[in-house]
Amino acid sequence: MKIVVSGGGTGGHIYPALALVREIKSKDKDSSFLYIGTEKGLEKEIVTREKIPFKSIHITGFKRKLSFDNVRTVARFLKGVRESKKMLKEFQADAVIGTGGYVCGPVVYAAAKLGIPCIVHEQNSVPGLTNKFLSRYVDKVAICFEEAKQFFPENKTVLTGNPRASEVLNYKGKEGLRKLGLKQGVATVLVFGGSRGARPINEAVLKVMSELREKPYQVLYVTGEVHFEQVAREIEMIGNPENVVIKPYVNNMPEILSGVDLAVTRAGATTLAELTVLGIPSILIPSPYVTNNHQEKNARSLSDHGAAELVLEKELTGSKLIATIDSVITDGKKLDAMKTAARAIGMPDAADRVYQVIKDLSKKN
Ligand SMILES: CC(=O)N[C@H]1[C@@H](OP(=O)(O)OP(=O)(O)OC[C@H]2O[C@@H](n3ccc(=O)[nH]c3=O)[C@H](O)[C@@H]2O)O[C@H](CO)[C@@H](O)[C@@H]1O
Repeated sequence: MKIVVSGGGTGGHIYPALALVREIKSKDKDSSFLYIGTEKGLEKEIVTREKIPFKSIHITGFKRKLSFDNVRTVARFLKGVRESKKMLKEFQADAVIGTGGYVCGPVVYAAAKLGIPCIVHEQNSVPGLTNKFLSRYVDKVAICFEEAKQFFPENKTVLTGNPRASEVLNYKGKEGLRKLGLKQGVATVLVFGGSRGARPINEAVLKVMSELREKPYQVLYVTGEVHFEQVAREIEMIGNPENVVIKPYVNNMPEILSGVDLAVTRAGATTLAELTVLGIPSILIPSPYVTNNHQEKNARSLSDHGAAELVLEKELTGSKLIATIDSVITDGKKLDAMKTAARAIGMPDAADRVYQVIKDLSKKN
């Protein structure tokens, strides 16, 4: 099968696409791939590192308010559709998969217009504009939360889960943590603000950095690439506690997650798929700056079942953060109950489920 994958902007749309590529490769040795993204998103670097052929189009998102920029965006969309059609024809794509972000708009739309079987994968409980628009044209919509069903045509929607969940299950043990300089046999808290980092989380962590020194656990603190320099400057003044390892970004997150006891993070849907399938308890601080506040809805689907503690950004302070971490990590019973609750939500066979949807579609054509 010749498959075109498109999705981008942030890690939450890219990693599910890559996990799916790996799943298809493992089941269909003759499969080949083309990834269509943008030059600006995180996808160019991440996808090229994986040695998957990458081509780009230029596209921006629609503004929700009336704006002249939207006229430009329509023009870019139409140009993107023309470019995508050319790429899809040249590559002779058998199927096209969009995993979210502006870029998959023109690519998946072009596929539908050319009559190439196509699907979109929606990671969130509340979909973004692009996937809602595309759902009218695609053959199938793969979703990860039951709650997302109501936003899409009923006859096209299939609950599959997030392929990245299946992928992280391939990793075991604490070797990833050891490679980053963390100790064996000590409880580990991973703190990160999604794929791009989050300033409010960084500010809260910096406020309690000195207090962390006294704690019986160690912390892997991932700042986000763009925030790293600023954090490093502040750490120079505060001092870096021995039990805190600070990194701008980690490229081997699955290897890291397998050794983590508690995660403190935003509530991006791909992160949540990883945490639940691995049974990792979490403290979730949803980003309030996303479409329809979807991260809070994502987060509540875990906290309502006892798999996570929810801290709203407006309530976030250094002392609230450290008190919440302590209340979970030092209470073995609570930790175990959260693990079990998280695992019950996880969808380990998601990658295979999405693969089956694609296979069935390409058989019909
Ligand atoms: C601001 C914004 O619009 N965020 C959206 C974006 O978030 P974002 O890109 O942050 O998405 P997620 O939190 O869902 O996923 C982040 C991914 O990056 C990985 N990772 C993260 C940090 C790191 O150092 N290394 C690393 O590999 C994580 O393991 C995970 O696989 O896409 C998600 C999935 O559609 C949405 O739910 C989020 O609302």
